[in-house]
Amino acid sequence: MAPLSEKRILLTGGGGMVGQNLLQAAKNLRVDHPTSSQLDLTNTGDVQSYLQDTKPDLVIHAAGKVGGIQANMADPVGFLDKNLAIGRNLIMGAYEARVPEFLNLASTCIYPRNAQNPLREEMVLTGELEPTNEGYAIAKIAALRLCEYIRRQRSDLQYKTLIPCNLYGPHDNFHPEKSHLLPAIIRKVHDAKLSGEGEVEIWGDGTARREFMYAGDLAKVILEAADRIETVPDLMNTGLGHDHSINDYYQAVADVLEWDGTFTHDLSKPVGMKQKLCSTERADAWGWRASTSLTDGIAKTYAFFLENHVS
Ligand SMILES: NC(=O)C1=CN([C@@H]2O[C@H](COP(=O)(O)OP(=O)(O)OC[C@H]3O[C@@H](n4cnc5c(N)ncnc54)[C@H](OP(=O)(O)O)[C@@H]3O)[C@@H](O)[C@H]2O)C=CC1
Ligand SMILES: C[C@H]1O[C@H](OP(=O)(O)OP(=O)(O)OC[C@H]2O[C@@H](n3cnc4c(=O)[nH]c(N)nc43)[C@H](O)[C@@H]2O)[C@@H](O)[C@@H](O)C1=O
Repeated sequence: MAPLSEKRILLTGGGGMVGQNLLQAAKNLRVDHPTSSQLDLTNTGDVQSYLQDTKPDLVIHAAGKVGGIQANMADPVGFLDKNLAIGRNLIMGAYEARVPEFLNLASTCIYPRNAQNPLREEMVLTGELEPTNEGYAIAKIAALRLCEYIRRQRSDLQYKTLIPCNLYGPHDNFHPEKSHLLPAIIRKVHDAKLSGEGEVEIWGDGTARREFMYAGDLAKVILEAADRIETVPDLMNTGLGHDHSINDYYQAVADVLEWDGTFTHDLSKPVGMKQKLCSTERADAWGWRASTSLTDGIAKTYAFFLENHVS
């Protein structure tokens, strides 16, 4: 098998948070990363033609309609329809073009809402999904099953799925309403610090728990998985193996940004899963562990925010 440095790689979602962190880590690799205006992945014919014409050795699929709890709740039609179309077009297009290797990204929202934590890969499709992100989760489950079926039906094709926990990092979306938790906290605490505001509002009572991993760590595991894809299980969680409460995350950001105000809670806001901590058993056995501490990750993300979002 050719080394990763000799492979022609197609990266989807190269302009997004995961894609940008991956490109940063993959500087010496041969990576094509068309933007959505160059290649709209919801267009079946365009995706088929692109893959037939370019015939990459490996696809890393990091594109999708992505957003925090409120964005998902506001547009389940879009989250299901767009992600289903993108996943189907790209995976089937790669399959038909005989692309030998495919690394798909799911998300821990695919796990049943009442499953016991830590969430193990074999729990997929064993129970009801979390309603706040059901549309997105259904699209992600369809894509990962398609990869599994292809791998089983054609043993010469390596189509594998990594399941990242919640992510944050440089190139994140810091929109106050639509973003995920970590970038939302950075934006809120930064704004409070700048305006001299003494209070920041937390959605919910802050006792729900989340596992947030630095996107630079995901970039590293994606490249390791791409390098030895035949050793990667069909489904593999990529997380930290520990989580924190929402209140803890607010305090951690306040500490890094050196803001000493207080927090209030808005109980009318959506909370979603009480906990979604993934098992690291398969990743441990495979030989990978994330290395960035929460404090370092927040500091790096805030540095990016300051460089890019503040005039
Ligand atoms: N962020 C997180 O917390 C988590 C993310 N993931 C998964 O990681 C992957 C990447 O997420 P993330 O980087 O955060 O998302 P971003 O929103 O930062 O980036 C999404 C990317 O997808 C591209 N894209 C969207 N629609 C299309 C389209 N129709 N055609 C081509 N490209 C398109 C966007 O391109 P453009 O901007 O040009 O439209 C963008 O580059 C997704 O699969 C997501 O589900 C998994 C777990 C957690
Ligand atoms: C990755 C994953 O991300 C999404 O799921 P989520 O984990 O629920 O998303 P989140 O990051 O937006 O929220 C995490 C928690 O944090 C609380 N919370 C407090 N204060 C704010 C706040 O200000 N903003 C946000 N967004 N959340 C807040 C919020 O109430 C919730 O309890 C999926 O839809 C789907 O996209 C998916 O797969």
